[in-house]
Amino acid sequence: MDSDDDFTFCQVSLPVDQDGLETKKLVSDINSINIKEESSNGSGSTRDNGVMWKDESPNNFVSKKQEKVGSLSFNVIDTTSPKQLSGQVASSNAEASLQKSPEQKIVVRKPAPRAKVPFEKGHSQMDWLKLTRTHPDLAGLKGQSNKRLISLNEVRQHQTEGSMWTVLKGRVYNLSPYMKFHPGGVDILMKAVGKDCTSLFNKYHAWVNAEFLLEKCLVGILDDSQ
Ligand code: HEM
Repeated sequence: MDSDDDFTFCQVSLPVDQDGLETKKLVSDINSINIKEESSNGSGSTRDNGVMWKDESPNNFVSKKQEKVGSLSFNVIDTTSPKQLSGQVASSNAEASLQKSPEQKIVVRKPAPRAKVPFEKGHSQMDWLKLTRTHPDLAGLKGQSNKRLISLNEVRQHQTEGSMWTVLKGRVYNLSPYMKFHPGGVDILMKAVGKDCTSLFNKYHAWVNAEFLLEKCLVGILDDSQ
């Protein structure tokens, strides 16, 4: 087979100038490459091609190169810290950025320890939902309206078995039937009995939807006129 017909090995020739000197032209192209290097470590902010680089912290190691090949120019951004370059261990870029300035420090709060109590058999949250759907009078209203205005004084008088009232977000509930279903336990829920427990409730679990959970335990609305 004639090698001219074989496309696999076809030769791409470089443009030949008038003197036939390809190599001379290549060398002059390389010479026209222009690399401008600029390290902005601690040098304040610089404006370049409409881009603002703010390097206010002395620990900011961002280095920027502007490279130009022929008529094309582009920016090369190197965010590697000198620590990493010199082989020392820097756990991550995120950690390095945490050292930047005091305002940028991330505060990590320890979550409050959970104090859930294992529920007795038949007292899971699912069991409570079933009970709220089937029990005819969880609040113990005996036919009375649950829209009645109730004073805090009256709430204080309901602290006995079967009738343990509390105030939560302006509503009065009978907590008695819910006691054994409370995931935080009976003992802690006893602190709510006979008073307004809104702040205690929010302290432990503001996210809990009590309006829904205690819907069937509603006795009335708090009369806060006094
Ligand atoms: C009055 C109505 C209340 C209802 C309907 C209620 C409901 C709940 C629910 C659904 C949970 C589980 C939360 C979860 O898994 O994220 C829970 C947990 C808990 N509740 Fe209550 N609660 C009430 C009042 C209170 C009060 C007044 C206190 C404190 C005095 C309290 C203390 C706790 C504690 C310590 C836990 C365990 C916290 C945890 O899991 O981290 N609760 N409660």
